[in-house]
Amino acid sequence: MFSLRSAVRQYRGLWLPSASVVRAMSSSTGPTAPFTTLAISHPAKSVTHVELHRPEKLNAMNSAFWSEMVECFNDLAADPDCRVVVVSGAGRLFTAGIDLMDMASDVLQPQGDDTARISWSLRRKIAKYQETFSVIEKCPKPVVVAVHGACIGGGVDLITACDIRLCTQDAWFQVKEVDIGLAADVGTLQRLPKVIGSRSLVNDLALTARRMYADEAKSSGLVSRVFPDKEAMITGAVEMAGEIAGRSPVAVQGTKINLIYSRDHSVAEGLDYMATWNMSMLQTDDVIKSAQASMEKKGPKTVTFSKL
Ligand SMILES: CC/C=C\C=C\CC(=O)SCCNC(=O)CCNC(=O)[C@H](O)C(C)(C)COP(=O)(O)OP(=O)(O)OC[C@H]1O[C@@H](n2cnc3c(N)ncnc32)[C@H](O)[C@@H]1OP(=O)(O)O
Repeated sequence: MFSLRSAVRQYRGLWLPSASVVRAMSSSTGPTAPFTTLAISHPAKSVTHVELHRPEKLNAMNSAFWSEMVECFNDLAADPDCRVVVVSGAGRLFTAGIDLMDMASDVLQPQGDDTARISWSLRRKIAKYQETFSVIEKCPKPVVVAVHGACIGGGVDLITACDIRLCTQDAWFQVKEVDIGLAADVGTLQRLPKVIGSRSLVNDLALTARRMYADEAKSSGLVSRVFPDKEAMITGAVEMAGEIAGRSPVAVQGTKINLIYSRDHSVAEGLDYMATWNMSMLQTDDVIKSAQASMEKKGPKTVTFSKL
């Protein structure tokens, strides 16, 4: 059983797993080198599956994870063979959030000669952790996240940076940060209000740290589909990703980028950005090819689009 008291004792400097211990925890069918916390696979054409892979620690987010996500998503952003990403968790639940053993010393024992220097150092660290999930949003490829079991703390920060959220009937979500004495600082408080329409519900979840179960997650709009079990969900996620990956990457990536831009700007600013975007993107061959297929009553998936 996880004990917060023992975690606090350990992360006050008594125990920190070395890189070799972290590596030893990875099975051969586990993480994909050079990663130690992520398993990468390609379940369908142009679809990349990124699996959080520390099942023995319930995919708790250790220091390696925070860097590896950045490396992984920056690679995927630039990879023309990847058009859509599916994210899920290995083992019995999606993630237990920040690794309280591995990470807390970084935050609770900050280095620096005085308050100003400690504060600057902490600020840099928080900005670094924020980037771990902002890379998902900055990646122009749509990211579908599939949650089973539990999605706690940092898990909610992660999923709110994704484009499409799916879950299983047994899933629950918890903005857990107030329970461990901090205001969530890597995305939940900024993105969750943009995902869920009800400000009252966001406040309720973030201030009470209560669990929200799948049915409420669906009715509130946090997830768009609920599946009976993990297998059905992963199949559904990969099918959905395949549908998106079969369409023009110019259209798909332009849609993601403009939806995010519009979320953060006025309608007038969004329209202006869109006009500037499409003054070049409308010149793509993909429009001609897709329109022709449509006229011939063929689906967009019958068209071959050049790599982007
Ligand atoms: C700059 C800051 C950036 C981000 C901040 C994010 C904030 C957060 O993420 S807040 C949320 C932190 N997470 C938690 O508080 C959850 C803690 N875990 C639990 O409450 C329970 O483990 C559980 C998820 C409810 C599951 O319980 P159970 O089914 O009984 O499993 P356990 O035996 O407790 O756990 C199995 C195994 O995993 C280890 N573990 C679980 N959670 C964490 C964790 N968050 N950090 C580190 N390790 C964790 C647990 O110790 C067990 O390991 P053993 O080696 O088997 O003992």
